[in-house]
Amino acid sequence: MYLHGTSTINDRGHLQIGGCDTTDLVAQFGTPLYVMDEALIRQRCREYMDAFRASGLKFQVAYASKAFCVMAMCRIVEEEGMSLDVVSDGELYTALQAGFPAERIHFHGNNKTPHEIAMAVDARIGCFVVDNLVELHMLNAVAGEKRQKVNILFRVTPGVEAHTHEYISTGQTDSKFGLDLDNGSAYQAIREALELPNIQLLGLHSHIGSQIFEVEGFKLAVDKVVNFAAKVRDELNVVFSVVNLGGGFGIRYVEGDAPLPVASYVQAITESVIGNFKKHNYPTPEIWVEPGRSIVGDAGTTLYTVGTYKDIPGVRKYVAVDGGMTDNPRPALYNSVYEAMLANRADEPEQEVVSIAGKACESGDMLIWDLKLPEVRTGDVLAVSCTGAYNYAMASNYNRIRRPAVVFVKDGEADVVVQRESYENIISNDVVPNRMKQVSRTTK
Ligand SMILES: Cc1ncc(COP(=O)(O)O)c(C=O)c1O
Ligand SMILES: N[C@@H](CCCC[NH3+])C(=O)O
Repeated sequence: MYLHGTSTINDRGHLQIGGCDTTDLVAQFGTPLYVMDEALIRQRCREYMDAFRASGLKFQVAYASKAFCVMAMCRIVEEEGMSLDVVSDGELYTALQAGFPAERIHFHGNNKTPHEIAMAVDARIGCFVVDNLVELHMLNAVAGEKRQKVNILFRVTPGVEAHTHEYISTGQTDSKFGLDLDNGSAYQAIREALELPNIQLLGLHSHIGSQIFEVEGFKLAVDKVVNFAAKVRDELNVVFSVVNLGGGFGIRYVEGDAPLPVASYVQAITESVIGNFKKHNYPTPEIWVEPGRSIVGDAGTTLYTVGTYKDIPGVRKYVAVDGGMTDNPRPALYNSVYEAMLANRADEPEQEVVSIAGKACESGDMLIWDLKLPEVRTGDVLAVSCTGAYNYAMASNYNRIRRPAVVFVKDGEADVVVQRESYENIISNDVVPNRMKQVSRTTK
């Protein structure tokens, strides 16, 4: 397993992250456990901020909180001077409860409800990324009732298909997200926005997909967005002050994944923006981006305890762990691949090939196929790397499995940032109707 960030093998032969021996973390917090390397999260934040500062442009780096949204993470994002992208009332609520400055919050989503819009207008967030005309008019009405003028970007689909999994590529024309640049819908939306008294149109937003390794897609998107901006200026006399190029920068999950350094993505984007706007004699607008995965993805490691195993001679050996698709649905959803190691015997040679099964009642609940490990025994600790993004965030209670705790580790200290769910949490929203026999609830 590739060792990301502060991960090392210590002299006890154990995987250590953020100065904490993972076997001690297991003894203290139990498994499954998400372990987040705080120093690596902060390093990634700084890589983005430093690269943009070096460009000399005005910018905002908005962490896409959908990747991993908890209050402690919002604190880090604020401390690092970044903005925050939310896509639901739940994410907005989390950010506001964490004391995140509302003016640095951007609200996304293709179907913001009237309640979500009202909540965000009341909070006076910095910007709405408007997805469609229905939303535009709803937002104008709500802002009017509340006597406010709200900043918006229009989400446009530039017709660029990023090289990524079909389910996570979003910039193409046939997408549930955004207004098409080519078929006139984005243009029409701008004309309508200009007539609306409570809407301040700042610019355009484009997001072409996720887990992208090259810069060509971004450059193509910039090219299309800038051409469109120039047409809008020439025909409607509107000059945009912001262009948001979304997120999607890839990370290394397994050998063969070849992400560019953060600075290279940023440099490619900023150079392309500067060059393209210059071509049109257009004042360079502020550049915003929204990285999620590349801020937190490789900072996360999930620790599991090995339970049962079985060898099907001539077929494969299944090794089952105490989590699975409920804490990491990505293999089942996207066929995503992961690396792993035995955290308690990290210095031992690999001796067998096994497949890691989750514990959910679902044949598709397989975390890793054909993984080389030392001979695995019940009670071993399996560490799966790169689980910081879209794991806790997409976790479920399928089979009423309790969601794991999350700890941040740094300089030998471990702090719980999300507690392990309790049995009481599991039934906390259940209601037994009066016409049924009432039972007294026990806790724990
Ligand atoms: C609009 C938008 N912005 C940002 C992101 C974050 O993407 P990533 O985590 O790949 O950086 C996404 C998710 O793909 C998104 O849909
Ligand atoms: N949830 C996806 C990517 C997010 C797409 C968001 N637009 C993943 O786990 O890779």
